Amino acid sequence: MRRPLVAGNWKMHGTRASVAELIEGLCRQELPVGIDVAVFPSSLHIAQVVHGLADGAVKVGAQDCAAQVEQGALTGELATSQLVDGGCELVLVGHSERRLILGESDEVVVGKFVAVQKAGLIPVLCLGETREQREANATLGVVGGQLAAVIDALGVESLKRAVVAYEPVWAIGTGLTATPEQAQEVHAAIRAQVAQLDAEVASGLRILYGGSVKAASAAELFGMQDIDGGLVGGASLNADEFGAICRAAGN
Ligand SMILES: O=C(CO)COP(=O)(O)O
Repeated sequence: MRRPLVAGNWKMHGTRASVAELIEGLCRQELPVGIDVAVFPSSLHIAQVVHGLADGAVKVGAQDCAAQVEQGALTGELATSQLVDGGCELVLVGHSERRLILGESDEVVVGKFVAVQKAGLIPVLCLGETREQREANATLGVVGGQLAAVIDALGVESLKRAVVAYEPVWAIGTGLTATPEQAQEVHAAIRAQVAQLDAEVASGLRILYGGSVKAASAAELFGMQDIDGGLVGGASLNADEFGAICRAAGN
């Protein structure tokens, strides 16, 4: 049985004041037992969130990192050992906003994935196709290729201590959620790709869905066989809405 994970990606949002409010709101939520909950604040707010959520019910992660464990001369970046020191437990790797807007290649994503695991953190590997790719029926090829980049470089065992997030680019921030069936099809294909190499790794792998998840759509998505939780953007900036999404994963 896979333990669901609901994660909130706060992206480039927040001020000290709004983050303080969000922390307070999260502390008020009744979170279900039996699921993991995590939030990914901007780097600037990680310390504030780690401090504010010190009871440990909600894990804290980073949205990005350098492809390097050790500290060093790399202006503007964060070494994964610094993220450990700062109280992070997970790191997003290969989010589509970084792949598409900032030009991160599969090679860079693999380098970051390695640095995250070497530091003892858990990578959340994000995969997803654009609208054009979906319309060209290329979804499974694109997502499978992004996953294969990691498996080919690091072996399927590297997915033992990792989470995968399927986030169709056309569903991110658009209000256009994939239907549960559309998402399930891709999640099942991801799991099948892993299962071809190692059935045990595949059955234990948590695959999250991301893309306009709201409290109203969460239960149906999380009810699908291969959807093990969500990676939530906009709706995670509202503590009550995010709490409701977490509760949908606990049912
Ligand atoms: O990109 C996402 C999470 O990483 C999804 O964002 P939205 O939930 O705002 O669509």
